[in-house]
Amino acid sequence: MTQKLLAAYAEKTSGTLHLRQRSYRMATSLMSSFRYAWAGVQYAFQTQRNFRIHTAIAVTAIALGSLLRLSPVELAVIILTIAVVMGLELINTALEAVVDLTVGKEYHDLARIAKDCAAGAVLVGATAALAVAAALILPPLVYPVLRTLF
Ligand SMILES: Nc1ncnc2c1ncn2[C@@H]1O[C@H](COP(=O)(O)OP(=O)(O)OP(=O)(O)O)[C@@H](O)[C@H]1O
Repeated sequence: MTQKLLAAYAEKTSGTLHLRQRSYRMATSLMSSFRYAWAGVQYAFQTQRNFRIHTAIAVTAIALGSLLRLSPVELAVIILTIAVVMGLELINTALEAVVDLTVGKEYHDLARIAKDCAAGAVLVGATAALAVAAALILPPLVYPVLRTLF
């Protein structure tokens, strides 16, 4: 089916072969797509310390949010923020792999820029996530303590 679609696409684009024809393997079903995607998440969890830290913070934030009875919208914002940060970390991991695949152990300014920018994207996302946590989780966590003290 996929091959037929690619052939149709190649025909439409005046015979130019779709670049994915060069892929070693392609997901042939929705289930296999999910399997490969899950393998990527597992790889990131097993190999990336930052991804494990994000996972631990995510579990803590969701648990705290539920315990503090945050509104559904507030919980949704927290979950969305977590998804953005973890998604960026996965993209960062993918980009590192592609850069390493391309330049190997060689030093290259463009490799440095690509890796630094990808890491920067995670940093921006994680900083925003901290701000979201501070705005939504800190007040209901701290106010009761302050009320008992003063
Ligand atoms: N081939 C390379 N050429 C030039 N600089 C490189 C190269 N590989 C890595 N670097 C530099 O070393 C830094 C660390 O590389 P690494 O592969 O650990 O990426 P990272 O994004 O910092 O990793 P992580 O996100 O897992 O902490 C990069 O941000 C980049 O500045």
